[in-house]
Amino acid sequence: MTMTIALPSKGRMKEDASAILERAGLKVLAIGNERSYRGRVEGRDDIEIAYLSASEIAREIGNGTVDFGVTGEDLVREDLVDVDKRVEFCARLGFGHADVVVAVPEIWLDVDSMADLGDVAAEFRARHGRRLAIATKYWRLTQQFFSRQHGIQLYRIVESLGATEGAPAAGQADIIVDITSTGSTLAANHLKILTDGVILRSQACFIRARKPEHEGDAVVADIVSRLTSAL
Ligand SMILES: Nc1ncnc2c1ncn2[C@@H]1O[C@H](COP(=O)(O)OP(=O)(O)OP(=O)(O)O)[C@@H](O)[C@H]1O
Ligand SMILES: O=P(O)(O)OC[C@H]1O[C@H](OP(=O)(O)OP(=O)(O)O)[C@H](O)[C@@H]1O
Repeated sequence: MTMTIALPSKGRMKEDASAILERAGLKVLAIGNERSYRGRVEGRDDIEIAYLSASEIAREIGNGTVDFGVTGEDLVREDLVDVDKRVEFCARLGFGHADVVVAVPEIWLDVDSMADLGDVAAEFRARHGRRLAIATKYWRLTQQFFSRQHGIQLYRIVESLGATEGAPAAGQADIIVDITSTGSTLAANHLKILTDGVILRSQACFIRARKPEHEGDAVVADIVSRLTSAL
């Protein structure tokens, strides 16, 4: 059967994703010009390449329109319900590292842990007349972490699509959930990560859509074994 592998068409994972396929013996070639959104693999008529953005890859794997993909674990876990039923994480690829974290203003001297934050959330309405506001684009991960893992229910999520770290200083939210790699954006915005505030340690992954027709398919087995042995 012909299998489609989705690769990032732009952004920080693009080059490393193609390089890892090449190391696995799957050399990606463009079809047409540089702006084309399809590619092929040298010597393999049974594999197609689809170029999509990192977050589209998570979604397309979720609905099964592509068979394999390279994208960040954070995007997959944020975008998909029942992720482990729908997606197999075949390999962690060793690039694209970023932590999804809970960060609060540095001046909150008494708040270092999620338990401390739970106390703040509980008192917040009485003190300020409204719920604790969290700026994030990671709705699902935030709700799972706060409500299910830490039993914190009194908060409100403020959707942030960019410059999330600036939201507390701008008065749009009290705290944030966002990704960090070097930590410099958090520091520049006078935010600190809670001691147990790492929600997910993310990196680029090679993932597969769990589909019944993949069972016993030789191309699927070949792709998975090449990728896992290339690392
Ligand atoms: N410093 C960082 N900032 C943002 N994302 C990072 C960082 N380091 C690694 N990543 C990871 O990169 C992935 C997002 O990649 P990128 O920002 O290149 O995508 P994109 O092209 O903007 O995609 P989309 O437009 O779909 O969001 C995420 O999985 C994220 O965890
Ligand atoms: O911990 P650091 O190394 O400072 O990195 C974290 C920052 O990098 C990313 O933003 P970026 O400027 O790359 O833009 P993006 O959100 O559009 O990807 C991310 O959204 C954080 O704001």
